[in-house]
Amino acid sequence: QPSRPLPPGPRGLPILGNLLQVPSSLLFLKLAEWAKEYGPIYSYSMAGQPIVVLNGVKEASDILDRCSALTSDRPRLIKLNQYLCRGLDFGIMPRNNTWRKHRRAAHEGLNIRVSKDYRPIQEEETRLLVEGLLLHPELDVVKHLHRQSSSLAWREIFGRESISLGGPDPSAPMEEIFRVLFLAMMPGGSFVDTFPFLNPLISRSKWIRQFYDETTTFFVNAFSEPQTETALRYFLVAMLLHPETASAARAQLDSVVGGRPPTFLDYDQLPQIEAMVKEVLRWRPPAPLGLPHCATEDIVYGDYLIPKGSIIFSNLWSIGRDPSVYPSGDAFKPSRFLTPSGSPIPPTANTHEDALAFGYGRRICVGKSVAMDTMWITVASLLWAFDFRPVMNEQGSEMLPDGEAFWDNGATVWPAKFGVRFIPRFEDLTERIKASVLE
Ligand code: HEM
Repeated sequence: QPSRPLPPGPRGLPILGNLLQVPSSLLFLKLAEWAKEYGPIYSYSMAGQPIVVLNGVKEASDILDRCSALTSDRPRLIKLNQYLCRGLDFGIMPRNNTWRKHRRAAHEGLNIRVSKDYRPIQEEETRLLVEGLLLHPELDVVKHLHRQSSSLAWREIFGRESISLGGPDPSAPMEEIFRVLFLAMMPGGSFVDTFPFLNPLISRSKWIRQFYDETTTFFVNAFSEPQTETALRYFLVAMLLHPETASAARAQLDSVVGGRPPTFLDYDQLPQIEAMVKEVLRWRPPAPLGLPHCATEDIVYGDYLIPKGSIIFSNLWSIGRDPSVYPSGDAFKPSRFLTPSGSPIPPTANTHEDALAFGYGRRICVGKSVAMDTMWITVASLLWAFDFRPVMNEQGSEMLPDGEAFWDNGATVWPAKFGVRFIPRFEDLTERIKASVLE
């Protein structure tokens, strides 16, 4: 029914569309602002490329889950697929047979059943994190979290040795590459994707190709380590800004595990931790716009048409604030995921309302179970081991982080730099951790 229009959205200019209205950084803030104005589904255009933005739980599930056969492709992403990853990174490759093979292989190694095999590694790396924070409070907290996340990815994905704090970090060269990859995933983040007709010219430029050759390497890890580390940074920001929400979780930890560190065997008895993890990921999804999908056919949705070739964004930031599912969405409230008696509320049938930060459809995060487990053991262990206090300024007053300040990293968005003091909750914390290892 070609007469139907695209979902309405901000007015743009002829030819350029909304290109000049879209900021070059923190795109999610602009798209969230437009969501307030245009509702659960709207569209805009980047130099003729239609982009449909889904901002409601229902609209995103209808289009990306229930129509997943038509919406699980990725946009062309010329810079990433052709130059940087040479068609080898299955997270961004089109939905073709190579993607299916890679996805199947990754699923075999990361699915919900197999993910439990990584739990001993996750417990060990989290103990190392707690020890590191205790012994080296002078180091930036990001360094500690980074060591843990890189070490986990290094061991789980590549089967290598643990990375030590301050020792050689074999994952270090990936950092700059992640940034280049994540920036090029977003519309407007790559010149050749905004103006694809220039591709033949660019592909002939020796100078540009040389730069790309230097940055081509490392694939699956790009999706794993930075996302989990970012989520843990937001957890700490939430604890500094909303310390009252830690009390219920600590009370439950104290009654269930007492003086020993929590382990995965305590999972079912600690629903407060599960709720805390879900709320962190809802409140501050590490990739606030998910990753772009692409429509492989024309799709009629209600009164609108999503034309074949449209880029589709699940605006996870706004979806997690959909008032029909998450009232007072800006508030940090882990209890929203618990019944009045304190048990986890199961998501409505055929939805994954309690874990939307992992995206949708056939491209849903393949590492979701591993990531949820890493988050769970880290959040439980840090809440058990430490009280969190803001750092002090030169005048001796505490400096709270700005919860609305962000650092753009393309598809992943970090909280702006912040400091935290970890105050041990037990005088003999190191001994307790060592004793738990011996047990
Ligand atoms: C808190 C941690 C994590 C978050 C929030 C997260 C989030 C996401 C999101 C939003 C997507 C895009 C889904 C879509 O297109 O709709 C994605 C894709 C992906 N994630 Fe994760 N992720 C996390 C951890 C991990 C881990 C630990 C791994 C691997 C061990 C992983 C591997 C991948 C891969 C390979 C894809 C691409 C899948 C495809 O295109 O078929 N992620 N993730």
